Amino acid sequence: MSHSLSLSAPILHPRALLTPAETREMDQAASLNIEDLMVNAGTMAARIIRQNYKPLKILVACGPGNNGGDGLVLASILKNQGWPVSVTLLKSEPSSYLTKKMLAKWDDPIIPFVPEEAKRFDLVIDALFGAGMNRALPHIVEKFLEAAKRRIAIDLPSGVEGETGLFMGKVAPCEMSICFVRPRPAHYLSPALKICGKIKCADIAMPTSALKAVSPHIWHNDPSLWQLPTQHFDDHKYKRGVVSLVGGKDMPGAAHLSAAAARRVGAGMVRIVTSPEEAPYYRIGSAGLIIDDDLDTSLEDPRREVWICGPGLPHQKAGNVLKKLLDKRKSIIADAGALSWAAGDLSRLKGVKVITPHAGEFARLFPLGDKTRLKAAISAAKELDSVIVLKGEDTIIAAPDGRVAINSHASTALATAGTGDVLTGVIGALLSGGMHPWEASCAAVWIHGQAGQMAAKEYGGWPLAEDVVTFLGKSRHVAEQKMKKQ
Ligand SMILES: NC(=O)C1=CN([C@@H]2O[C@H](COP(=O)(O)OP(=O)(O)OC[C@H]3O[C@@H](n4cnc5c(N)ncnc54)[C@H](OP(=O)(O)O)[C@@H]3O)[C@@H](O)[C@H]2O)[C@@H](O)CC1
Ligand SMILES: Nc1ncnc2c1ncn2[C@@H]1O[C@H](COP(=O)(O)OP(=O)(O)O)[C@@H](O)[C@H]1O
Ligand SMILES: [K+]
Repeated sequence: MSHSLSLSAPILHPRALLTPAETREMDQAASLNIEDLMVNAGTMAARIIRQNYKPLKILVACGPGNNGGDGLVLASILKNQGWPVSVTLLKSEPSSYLTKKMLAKWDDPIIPFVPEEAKRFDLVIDALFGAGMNRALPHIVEKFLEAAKRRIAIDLPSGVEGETGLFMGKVAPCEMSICFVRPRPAHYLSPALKICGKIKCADIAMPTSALKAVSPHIWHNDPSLWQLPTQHFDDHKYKRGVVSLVGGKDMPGAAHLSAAAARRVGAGMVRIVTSPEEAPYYRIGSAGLIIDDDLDTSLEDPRREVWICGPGLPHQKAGNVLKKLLDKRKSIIADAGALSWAAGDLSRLKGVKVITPHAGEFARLFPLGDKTRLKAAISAAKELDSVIVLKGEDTIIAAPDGRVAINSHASTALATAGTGDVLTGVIGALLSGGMHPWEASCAAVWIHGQAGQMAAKEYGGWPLAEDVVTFLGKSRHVAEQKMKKQ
């Protein structure tokens, strides 16, 4: 069964992500149980380590707050299981009373907190800072963690800011991050995404009343967030959805890639509108693609509701087309040329359903200022009243109502020209199938990422944008299978 995001308690969705502020709120609501929760966190972390490692010489590095307390609990458990475990403390006197209490139960000698000691162990558990990290990482912590041969993080690698994924100092990569209740946005956002290693999230029996005290608005993108339209026996091409694109003179490839992607992922009909001069060239292409040569006539057809504007269009032409599409109140996905046309004058995009900027296009539309990418995407979606698909290795999909999905289901193989046009086509097809713009965008980004992974596997890691297109049908099928399992 799929979990609807309209639940009165979005935290109950398994893909919800918790910011440090939300974690604090939740912990306050669970304050009567907080000691049990720390014991559960340490116990679950010890269990995950035992499941994934054979006994090895471990040094648990504990900080002054509750992150350190989790570390002390797990150190005691592993020691009682016969593992060779030692503890080191950043501060001999922890500031958290619970951590003090856990420290009182540790009766082995404490190892000095120096890089030379970190080097002596097979593995260092970083229980120094987690959600309470609020300023730059002390230099001694940077040196200490850097000296370790291998690292596992409790909650987050120390120095990672939990909401934004930014580094507050020099952060050492971990091979695993063990977090509790729900992961944090940082686990899936660049640059932290690269250094968190495998993410293992443990249930620590947080009381339901405390869970319901928070209302997260950020999710990790996966098929539990959306529902794809299914095939019906009485389907016909118009019912499945029609996608229209406007193709220009100089870069017909971009429109062709978007069109092919929309067809491959299941649109009922895809049509490229161009001029009478260019139409013959466009017609030398796929047999199932329809080429029109007059925009005004095409706009009159009420069955042609979804339009892609921008791929392969120079910005002035994209602007002229966009004005007409807006005038006719079409459902518009604006990309490439249309975004360049609106740079510096956002009002030109008012009324579009979805925009799909890469980092450069986004910065020209919404100067970042002191905002992070996550916060900038959220406020941009509100300001424009459109879904923003901020593309990259950690694509952020923000809705005007404040919902955000972070996608990490992708492949570096997508870093090649034309894959953005492919994504736009996929969004168009899903929108024309009747999906809500935010859900269509989330699903499209996931399916595109899946196709990137499949194409990379098929082509030794180096597929073309065209190769990604060929895997879209199979990728949609993978998403459908995953949806069924929920
Ligand atoms: N619901 C859950 O998920 C549960 C989570 N749990 C665990 O709790 C952890 C959060 O614990 P936490 O709030 O005590 O914060 P934590 O990260 O230990 O650090 C706070 C201390 O560090 C200090 N400090 C901060 N930054 C610093 C810096 N750069 N350099 C130097 N000092 C710095 C700060 O100092 P202050 O600002 O007070 O001066 C304060 O003393 C969470 O990550 C998880 O592991 C479980 O136990 C139970 C349920
Ligand atoms: N390193 C990467 N990891 C994952 N996805 C990536 C990476 N680099 C690019 N992509 C994806 O590839 C696509 C590139 O889009 P874009 O830059 O607009 O390309 P183009 O305009 O050439 O079609 C986006 O969907 C982006 O998220
Ligand atoms: K940590």
